Amino acid sequence: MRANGARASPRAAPTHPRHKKHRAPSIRAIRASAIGPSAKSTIDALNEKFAIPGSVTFENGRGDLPTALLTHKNGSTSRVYLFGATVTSWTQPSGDEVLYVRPDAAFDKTKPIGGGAPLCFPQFGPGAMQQHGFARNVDWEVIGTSADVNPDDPEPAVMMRLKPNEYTRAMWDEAFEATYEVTLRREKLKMELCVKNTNEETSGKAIDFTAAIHTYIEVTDCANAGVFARGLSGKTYLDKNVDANDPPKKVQDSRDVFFGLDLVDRVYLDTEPETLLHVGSGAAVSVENTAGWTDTVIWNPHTNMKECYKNFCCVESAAVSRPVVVAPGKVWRAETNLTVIDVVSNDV
Ligand SMILES: O=P(O)(O)OC[C@H]1O[C@@H](O)[C@H](O)[C@@H](O)[C@@H]1O
Repeated sequence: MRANGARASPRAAPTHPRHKKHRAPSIRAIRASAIGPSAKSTIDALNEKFAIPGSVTFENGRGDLPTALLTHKNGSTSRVYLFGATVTSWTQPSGDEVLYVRPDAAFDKTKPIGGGAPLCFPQFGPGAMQQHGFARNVDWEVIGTSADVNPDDPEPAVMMRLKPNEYTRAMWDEAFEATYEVTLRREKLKMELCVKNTNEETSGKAIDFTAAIHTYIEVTDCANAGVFARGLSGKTYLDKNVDANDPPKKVQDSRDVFFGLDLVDRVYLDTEPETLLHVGSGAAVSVENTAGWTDTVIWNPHTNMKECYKNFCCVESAAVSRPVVVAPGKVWRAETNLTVIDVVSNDV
C-alpha cells in the first residue's frame, strides 16, 4: 500500500501575492508586472512578459480564450484557461489525459467551463449567490510564471490573481485578493489557492467564504466495478442527492464509493488528506488535500448528463462544512496535489 500522505503541517501564511523568493534565479522568470486578459494582442503581450521557453507559453485555447500551457521536461503538460483560472488538461508523459472536460462545455464565457478543475469561490453552494460563486466566471490576470527549483528538473508554474470588480461586488462585497498558482511537477499537478483579507489589519473585519477545486477526472466507465473512490470509509457525509438544500447526514459504512447506479452528490466532512479515485484502467488518481481544505465532495451526475456521465467522476477538494474565516490582513492557503498511481504495483 502506498503510504498515505499526511496533511502537511500548515506553513506560515505566505505574504501575498506570493513570490518564490527562495528559488534559484538561473531560469527563473518571475515577472512582477501584471497584464489583464483584455489587453490588445493578449497572447503576444502575455508571451512577451511571462513566457519561459520550453516551460511556460501562452496561446489561444478553445473559443480563442487565452491559456497558459505548462510543459515539463518529462513530456507532461497542463493547460490553464485564464477564464476562471480553470485547469482543463493534465497529460502524462505518455500523452494520457487525466482530467475530463464535458462535451457540452462552453468556451465563450457565457457560463463557467464545464470540466477540468474549476474553482468554486467564495461560495460552494447552494446558497445566497450563484452556484459555485464567481471565481469560475471571471477572467483572472497573470501575475507571474516560474520554472525554477532545479534547472535540471524545472517545475513550470503560472500564478494568477483575482481582485474584486463590479461583477463580483454585486454578489459579494468583501475586501479580498485571491491568487491561484498551478505548478506542473515531475509527477504531480499542484494547485494552490490563497485568499487574503485586504481589510485593514487593526480595524478591519473578518471575511468568510466557502470554496472548492472541483476536479473532473476521466474514468473508463463509472459503472465499471473497477471505478470507485477510496479513502472515505467511516466518514460522515451530506447526501445532496436526497435534498441539495437540506442534505441529511449519513455515514460511509462501506470501504469504497461506487458510481453508475444513481446520482452521487456527497460532501464528506473532515476527510483524510488523500482520496483515491480508481479510474478502471489499473490506475488511480490521488487527490491529496495538502493544506487548507477540510472536506471532500464526490459527484457524478448519473443520467442527468446522459451523454457523458460514464466518462468522469469528480473528487473535489473543499472547505464547505464550516466557512473559512480570514482575519483582516491575513491569508488562507489551500493546496491540492494530484498524482497518478499504478494501482497494481502499489497495491492500493
Ligand atoms: O457546475 P458544474 O461543473 O456543472 O458542476 C455541478 C455540480 O457541482 C458539484 O460540485 C456539486 O456538488 C453538484 O451539486 C453540482 O451539480
